[in-house]
Amino acid sequence: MKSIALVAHDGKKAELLAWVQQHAGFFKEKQLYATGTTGRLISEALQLSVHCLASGPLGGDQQIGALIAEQKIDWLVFFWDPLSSQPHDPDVKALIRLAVVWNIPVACNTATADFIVHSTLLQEDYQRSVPDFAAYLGRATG
Ligand SMILES: O=C(CO)COP(=O)(O)O
Repeated sequence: MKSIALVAHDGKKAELLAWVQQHAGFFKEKQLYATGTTGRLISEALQLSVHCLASGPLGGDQQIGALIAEQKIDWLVFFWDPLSSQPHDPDVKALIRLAVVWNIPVACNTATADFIVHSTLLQEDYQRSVPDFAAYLGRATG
């Protein structure tokens, strides 16, 4: 889970910022992409390096979709706003569609996003510990 795309609609930006801040340590080691305004807010508020694409309504969602199709994104965090309509709704739908087509995890709320962070940390821990365990087994069985 090295490369993560972060996107939030205006009504969800504060929630995304707070959530990224809560997991700041996790995000420091990741390659981050974001739609324009979301990315600018994250990089300014949290001093994280973010590849900022165009703003969502100006094509940013489509750019992230293209990166997914090029298999450059491992995980999409997309806090879309279920309580407001978006002028670029077809782009929003297309982005979510491509994430499903390419079978990457998509988190649309903090509950799911937390789940994926915890699962990723466990997986990374496991991958770090398995070589030691294999070496131990090799020694133990001669
Ligand atoms: O509109 C968006 C996603 O559909 C987000 O775009 P911004 O990050 O530029 O606000």
